[in-house]
Amino acid sequence: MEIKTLEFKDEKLYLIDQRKLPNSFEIFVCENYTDVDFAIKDMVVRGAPAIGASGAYGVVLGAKEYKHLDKKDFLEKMKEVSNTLNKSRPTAVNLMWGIKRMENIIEENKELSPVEIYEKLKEEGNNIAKEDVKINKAMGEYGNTLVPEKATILTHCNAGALATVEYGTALGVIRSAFYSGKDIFVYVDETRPRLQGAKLTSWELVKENIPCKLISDSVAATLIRDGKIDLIVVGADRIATNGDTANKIGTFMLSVVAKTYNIPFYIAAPISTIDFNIETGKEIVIEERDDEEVTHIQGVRIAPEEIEAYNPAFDVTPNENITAIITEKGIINPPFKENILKLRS
Ligand SMILES: CSC[C@H]1O[C@H](OP(=O)(O)O)[C@H](O)[C@@H]1O
Repeated sequence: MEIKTLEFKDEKLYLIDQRKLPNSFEIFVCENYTDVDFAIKDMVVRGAPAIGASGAYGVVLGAKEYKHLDKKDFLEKMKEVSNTLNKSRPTAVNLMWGIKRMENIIEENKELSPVEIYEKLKEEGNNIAKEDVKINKAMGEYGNTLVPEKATILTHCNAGALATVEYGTALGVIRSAFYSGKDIFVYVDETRPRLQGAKLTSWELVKENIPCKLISDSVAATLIRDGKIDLIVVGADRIATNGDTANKIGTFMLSVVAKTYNIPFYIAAPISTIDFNIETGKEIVIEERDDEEVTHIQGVRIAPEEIEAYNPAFDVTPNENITAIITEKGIINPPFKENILKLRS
């Protein structure tokens, strides 16, 4: 069962509207790059690789809109398009990585006409999407080597097919273990406040009959303490060259408990999530989102009007809490800095 999170066809970008899952399956259609900017900001589409591919297709839609201009005006407008999309969400480096790949295409083909550049950009957007699926399946296979024949796995947020073009990163490891015949069981953190675990990971796993249970975030520590969890695997939004990793808020806390009880704690992420320009997690910008995400659930107020909320969307797990980083090129073990820098192409 394939979940195609996004698809570019008929000169439009089609996105599963993840704000509506699991109660309704709806498609959000992006006709222009500002639609993509909105879709990323409002988390119609979310998850580092998925917003990387969507941002790239946003550049394609910008080129569609401006390809009638003369070259000079076209190139100027395309800079505006990249700048707008780059600012849609600050933490997941895949967004900037996807847009940079499109900027490189424009630079490499700047002698061509705007219409010809548009065609090249469409090709590159499709390359990014196709590559992502292959990357996730390769990552899943490497990650599966770390999963015992019988294992109870805990995961946080959604690092599944819905966070990528298809198949997922952390859930890609879980899928690979399940489809290879291993006897696995998954505990799914609901993941306050946006509830990606409850709404999205649960939806993915039950659709494929992967044995699982949903827990509130605060249950995880007791399960870990009581020896009920064999390993933890989560996604990532930005990895520093020393291995410090930004991921959904609550990940850091999980890593502390995992370390305390000596449970393997894995990050599953493509190489495109590594930011080779930063040395430590201290340099990662953490997105802060609206108070309403904390004070409301499904639009219903759950806290008094007088109270404000603090709503960081991510936190940073220090590399010393991470057992290994699973990538499409293999498993990165400590010393992370030495082994990550070897991957810089
Ligand atoms: C495979 S990357 C998934 C990563 O992205 C999620 O954040 P968000 O839902 O806010 O885009 C979360 O950090 C996941 O681990």
